[in-house]
Amino acid sequence: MMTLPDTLLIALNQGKTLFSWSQPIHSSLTPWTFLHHSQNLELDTRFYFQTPTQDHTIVAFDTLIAFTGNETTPNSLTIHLAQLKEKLYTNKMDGPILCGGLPFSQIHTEEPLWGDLADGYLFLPKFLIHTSKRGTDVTFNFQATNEEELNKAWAAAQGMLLDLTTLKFKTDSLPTTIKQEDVKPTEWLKLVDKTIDHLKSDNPLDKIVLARHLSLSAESDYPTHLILENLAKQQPNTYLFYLEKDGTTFLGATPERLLSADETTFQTVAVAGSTPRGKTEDDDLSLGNALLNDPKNRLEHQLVVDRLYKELSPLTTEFLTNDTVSLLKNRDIQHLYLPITAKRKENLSFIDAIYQLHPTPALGGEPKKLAMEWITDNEFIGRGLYGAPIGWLNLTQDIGEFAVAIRSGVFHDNQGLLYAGCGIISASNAQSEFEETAVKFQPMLRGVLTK
Ligand SMILES: C=C(O[C@H]1C=CC=C(C(=O)O)[C@@H]1O)C(=O)O
Repeated sequence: MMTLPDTLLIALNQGKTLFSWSQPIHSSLTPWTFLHHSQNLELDTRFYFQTPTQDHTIVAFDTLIAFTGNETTPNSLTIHLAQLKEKLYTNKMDGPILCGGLPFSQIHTEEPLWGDLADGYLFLPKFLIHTSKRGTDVTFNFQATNEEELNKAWAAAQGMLLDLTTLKFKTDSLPTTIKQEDVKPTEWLKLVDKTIDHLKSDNPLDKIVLARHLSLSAESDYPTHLILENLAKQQPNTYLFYLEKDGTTFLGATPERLLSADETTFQTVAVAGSTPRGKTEDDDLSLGNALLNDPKNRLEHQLVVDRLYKELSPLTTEFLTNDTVSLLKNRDIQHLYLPITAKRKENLSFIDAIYQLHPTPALGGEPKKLAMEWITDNEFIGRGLYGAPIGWLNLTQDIGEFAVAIRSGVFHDNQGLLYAGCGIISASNAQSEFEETAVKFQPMLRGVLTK
C-alpha cells in the first residue's frame, strides 16, 4: 500500500480541504473487471461511460460530493464548481472528473421507479478509473480538514483500490424476464394523433418528440451491470452509459452525442429520422437510401441541424465541418446523421453550452419551450434522465463529453422501464411512429433478454 504523499500534507497545511490524487495503474485489469469486482462492495454510486470509439472509458464509484435538483441549473453548478476549485489540491494537470446525468427537465412528473435520480445527479466520485490512449489512471478524491482525517481518507482510498483489484468475481446471471408490456398503447396512439392535430393547428410548433414506455418484470432482481455488458457486445459504435445510485440504475447504449468539448472545439451531432436495418446488404442499402430521400424524415432531421447551428453560432467562432448528411448505422436501426464541429469562443463554459443545446429537437422539439410544455403536460410517465445529458466534465479544465441518454431504461430490484421516443411532425402517422419506437426498444430488450 502506498504511503501518504508529502505533497498532500503540504497542501493541507496551505489550507486545502479537497484532494484529488491520480496515479497510473499498470495492470491488465479492464474497466469491466472493476465494475464486476465492485459488485462485492457496498457502494452508494456506480458509474460507467464509454465513447463509441472506446478511446475514453470512465468507471467511478461512491459519491464524495453530489449536485442534484436545483443545484444542477447552469448558474448554480457554475457557483458550486468554482467553490470546489478553490479548496482543491490536485497532483494532475487536468484535475478531477465529475460524472453523472443532468435532469431532462427541471419541471417533471414523478415516476417512482426513478427515485431521486430523476432530479439529475452529477457527482465527484471517491474513486475513478479513466482509460484512454494515454493508459489507465486511478483517481482518489477525498476531503480532510486535519492530518488525522487525511491519513484516514488516504488509507480508505488505498484499501478500496486493493479490494477492487483483488476481489473475486461474483457469478451472477440475468434473470428470466416474466413480463414485458407496452405501457398504455392505445392511449399513446391517441396522444400521437392529438399531437399531430396540435402541430397542424395555428401555432409556431413544427416538431414534438414523444416517448413511449415498455415495462419489464423479472423473476428476481436485475444485475444491471450484466445488461450493460450485453450492450457492450451487442451495440458497437455507441456510447455506453450506466448510473446506479442507491439501488436504482439508469443505463443504455446511445448513438447520439450531445456535446464534447476540448480546449478549442465543441463537437455535436444531428441525429434524427429513423428506419430499421435491412436483413440483407441490399435491403439495408435500399432502406438507407429511402431514408436519405424521404421528405418527412429529412424535415425532422433538418429541424435539428438548423437549431444546432443557431445555438452554436453565438458560442463559437467558426464551423469546421461541412453539411453532407449521411447515415448512422447501429445494429437495429439507422438514422440521418450530421456531425458538427466548431471552434469554441474563449471563456465560454462547457456547462452553459450543454444547457444551450439540450434538449435538441431530436428529444424536445421545435420551438424548444412550447415542445417541452407539451411533453410535460401530456406524457404519461416522467422522463427522469431519459433523453438527458449524461457524461463527464473536468473540474479544472473546462472540457468533457455528454451523450444524449436514449436507447435506455431504468431498473430497480426486479422492475424495469424502457423508454423510446420519436419525432412527430404534422406529416407523421401514429401507427408508423408506434412501429418506429418498437425498433428503438430493441437494443435494450436484446440486452435484458440475453442470458
Ligand atoms: C428519441 C429517440 O431517438 C431520437 C434520435 C434519433 C432519431 C429519432 C427519430 O427518428 O425520431 C429521435 O429524434 C429515442 O431513441 O428514444
